[in-house]
Amino acid sequence: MPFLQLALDTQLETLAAEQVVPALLDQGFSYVDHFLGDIAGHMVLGQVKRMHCCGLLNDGQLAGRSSGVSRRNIRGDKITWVNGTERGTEAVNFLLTLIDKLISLCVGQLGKSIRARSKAMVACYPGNGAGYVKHVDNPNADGRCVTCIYYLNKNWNAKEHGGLLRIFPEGKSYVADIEPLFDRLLLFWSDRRNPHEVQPSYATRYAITVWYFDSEERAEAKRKFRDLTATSQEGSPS
Ligand SMILES: Cc1cc(NC(=O)CCC(=O)O)nc(C)c1Br
Ligand SMILES: [Fe+3]
Repeated sequence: MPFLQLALDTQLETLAAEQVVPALLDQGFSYVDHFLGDIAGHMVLGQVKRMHCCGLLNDGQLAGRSSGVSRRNIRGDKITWVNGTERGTEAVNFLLTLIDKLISLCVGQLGKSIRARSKAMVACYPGNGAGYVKHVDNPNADGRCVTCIYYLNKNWNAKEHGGLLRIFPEGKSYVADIEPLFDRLLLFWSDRRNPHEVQPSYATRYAITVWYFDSEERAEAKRKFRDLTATSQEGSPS
């Protein structure tokens, strides 16, 4: 195996074993700074900025009716979904392969079987005071096990720009305020252990999110969904 590849794998192994796994097991979340390094980090930022100014980022969907309430107060991000094979997303693909490797190095020690993930969601908060209200990513066992967010914001200053991700770890007496700093990777359990919110952002705030599925929970969720749609079809007049 080429030397650089070996060095990279060893570094990720150490990161998984010494930092990410212990923090996930102990606090339920973990963040890694300088995940890609400056050069690769800037390449990802450049590709995300290009998506933004080419108008590829659209208003985040709102679950249920957003009758009357200004969407900015609930969810003000603009998003697009990429799988990393699209033209102009090569650097995003590199990021995803590294996160995939990191997760695969963690699963053994986490006692989880994670074999799949979502596409990558590229999000931008435009800096108009928009945020994201407090919520749980996976409140009803839809299969999502770990949320991974890669932040891309140079010289972010929360006092001036807001935009903190505030996690309210279940059953803990403290909250965790995470600054969305450039080249920072945040991982946390997607379920009710980690309600979180994005505080109002007053500067453009970019992030890339992927969700990793727990195989058993995902299979169970799909089975339930199949039954649900089957019964609903039975109900409707043939
Ligand atoms: C689409 C979607 C996005 C998010 N994003 C955040 O929580 C913001 C995290 C951050 O940018 O720091 N969460 C859910 C449950 C859904 Br669904
Ligand atoms: Fe979320």
